[in-house]
Amino acid sequence: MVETTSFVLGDHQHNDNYLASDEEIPTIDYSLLLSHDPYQRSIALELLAHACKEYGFFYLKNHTMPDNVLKNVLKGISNYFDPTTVDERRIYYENGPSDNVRWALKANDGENREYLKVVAHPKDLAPSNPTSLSKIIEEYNNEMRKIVVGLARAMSKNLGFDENYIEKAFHMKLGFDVMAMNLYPPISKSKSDIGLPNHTDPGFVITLMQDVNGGLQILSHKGKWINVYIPHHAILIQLGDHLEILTNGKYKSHVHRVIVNNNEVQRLSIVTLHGPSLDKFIVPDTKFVDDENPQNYTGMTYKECLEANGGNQIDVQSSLDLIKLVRMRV
Ligand SMILES: O=C(O)CCC(=O)C(=O)O
Ligand SMILES: [Fe+2]
Repeated sequence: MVETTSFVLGDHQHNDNYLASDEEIPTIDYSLLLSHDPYQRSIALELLAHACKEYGFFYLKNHTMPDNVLKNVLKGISNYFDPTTVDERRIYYENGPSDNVRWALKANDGENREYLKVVAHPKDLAPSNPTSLSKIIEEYNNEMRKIVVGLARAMSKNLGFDENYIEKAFHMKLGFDVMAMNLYPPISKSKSDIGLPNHTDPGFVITLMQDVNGGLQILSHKGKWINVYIPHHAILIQLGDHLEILTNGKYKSHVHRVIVNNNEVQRLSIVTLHGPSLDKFIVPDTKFVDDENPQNYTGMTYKECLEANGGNQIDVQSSLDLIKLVRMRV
């Protein structure tokens, strides 16, 4: 079983097919989005609108994630991925569909990472195992959710709605959050250059924090691969497929991947897909549909979207291609 072997000494050929440019990625100051000074706030909102429309991803600084919460989660996960206890983790490999935990160790040509995925919200779906992690994951996600709600309010205003618009459209109180904790090996222990192949992610936004930078690349609007170097303490925000659907493509999600060919040390990332509630039907808002902008996507519940590729909820694969309406040009 390829997926459950250990990372072994890499023997692949290095190649430069995965070069990306160091183009600047916008940085948004979270504290200014919430500023009581209307002038500061309006400038921050404008920068956010630009980042959402022209990029679809940005760094978020001066946010409210407490240092100790981030430290605890990085330390807890790093301990969890102890290579000497790998066998204890196999119980989460291809679990039953209702066990909201997934673990795998991928060491092959197309993917090199160890990961643990858990449902982090709503609480009644979140697993109590692994016990060593459930508390710190809960704490981290509670803090991250506050930040995500702040972003939802700012984006709602930018889209011309009242500030609760996105929270309601996605029924965020019961939002389905999946947390993926990824450990990428250094290139010396990787089977190929690829940590994680090209994909987009479902949901409203995807938040990412990490221990060190290394190998995440995003395909820009203009079709150029860009290296991601998250400033210390910042959060990478990527817009998800369901914000793209809701806005009928005004705000887009982006293909991204992880390339490990320059990584001398291992890297840990904590990625959370903040989704709508499972039963929420997501379809382009009529506000974004007119003669010039015909409806680009069909509607589906979030649950149907997550399961559309034959997986189940925790496999969280994008189904954007399946629900795009293909139009004949006349
Ligand atoms: O680890 C990273 O840098 C990206 C991971 C990712 O894209 C994902 O888990 O969906
Ligand atoms: Fe991703």
